[in-house]
Amino acid sequence: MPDYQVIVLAAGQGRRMNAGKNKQLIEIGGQTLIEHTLQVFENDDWCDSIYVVIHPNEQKLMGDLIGKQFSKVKKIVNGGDERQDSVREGLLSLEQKLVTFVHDGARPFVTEDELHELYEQTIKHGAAFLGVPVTDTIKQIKDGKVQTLNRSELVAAQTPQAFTYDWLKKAHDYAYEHKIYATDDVALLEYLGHSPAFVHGKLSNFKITNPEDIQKAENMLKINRLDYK
Ligand SMILES: Nc1ccn([C@@H]2O[C@H](COP(=O)(O)OP(=O)(O)OP(=O)(O)O)[C@@H](O)[C@H]2O)c(=O)n1
Ligand SMILES: C[C@](O)(CO)[C@H](O)COP(=O)(O)O
Repeated sequence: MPDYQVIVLAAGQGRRMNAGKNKQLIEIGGQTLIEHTLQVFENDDWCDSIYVVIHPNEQKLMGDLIGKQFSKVKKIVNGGDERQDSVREGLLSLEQKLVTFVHDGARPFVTEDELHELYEQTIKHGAAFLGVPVTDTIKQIKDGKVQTLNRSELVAAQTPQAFTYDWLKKAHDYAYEHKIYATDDVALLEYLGHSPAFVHGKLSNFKITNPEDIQKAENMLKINRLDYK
């Protein structure tokens, strides 16, 4: 059977959510956000092991919450200041398995068919990411000048993003050495001249970021529980 390992990121602060705590600990439909996300990988037979990156101040809380509940959680490691630092901490803690996924703990609605397509494309192309074509017209505003970008060439990147271990490690080592920061991991591949495959994902794999996303997530859960797709 195909198998992959996943780094699940939960070390952020959730500033935009403004909930007075890490948004990973907000309850949606009776379970915390991080539990919902980990359950997806626990349920996927192709996923072999999970490495969770947490905020150093939440070691006890997270340990109690997820330490025993998920059999595939191999390690819980402390994250860093930026998302990229947290990915690096996760990366340093895992095995040199062929395929490694990186996923935001804040995206609980990724589906098994998306995960499997991502895996297949990674085997073929070395790396792959989920995303959706943008539906708004995108304007670039630079030094007061507005320019309309060609929408047919644009997609909004999501996670998981999947890599052969070797590419992910080399990309992060290069970024670390050259002090390069990016908002996702596939961006770091560009510096090595590698191009990942694009996997057309679903809008339902949105990132829970702002307060209004909580109601959206509650609604998604209700729909999933009714198995109305
Ligand atoms: N230093 C950080 C920053 C972010 N993340 C994780 O990366 C994912 C995507 O980040 P984002 O949605 O920006 O989460 P936060 O950083 O928590 O939110 P905000 O930017 O609003 O503070 C989240 O699962 C978050 O926990 C992380 O592990 N370490
Ligand atoms: C990785 C990501 O989720 C892809 O859309 C996104 O770049 C994370 O960005 P954020 O600034 O940490 O929300």
